[in-house]
Amino acid sequence: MSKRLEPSEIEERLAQLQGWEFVDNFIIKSFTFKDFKEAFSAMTRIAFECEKMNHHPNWENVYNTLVIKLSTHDAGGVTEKDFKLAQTIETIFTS
Ligand SMILES: C[C@H](O)[C@H](O)[C@H]1CNC2=NC(N)=NC(=O)C2=N1
Repeated sequence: MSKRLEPSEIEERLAQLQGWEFVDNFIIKSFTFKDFKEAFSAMTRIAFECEKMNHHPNWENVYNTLVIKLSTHDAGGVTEKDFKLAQTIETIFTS
């Protein structure tokens, strides 16, 4: 199992990612799309990657907005797996 990272390690890794922050034991980013269809389409693409990784986000979609919150439930905090998924999500948005 992945081990929970220390806040200082989390901040170090966040420096390599655009727009993610550490809040309440999650790494979080908010996205805004043109409309619901675009938001849900992005969620679908992300969902397939999550299934491959067996690692899943907490997220909230309201019409064209999506807030993604990542932590590793099994470890009770943020681990390398969350950074791997955050990186994958970034790749989806830039491809
Ligand atoms: C049984 C299954 O492998 C686990 O529950 C996986 C599934 N997806 C997961 N996703 C996240 N974010 N954290 C987990 O600890 C986790 N565990």
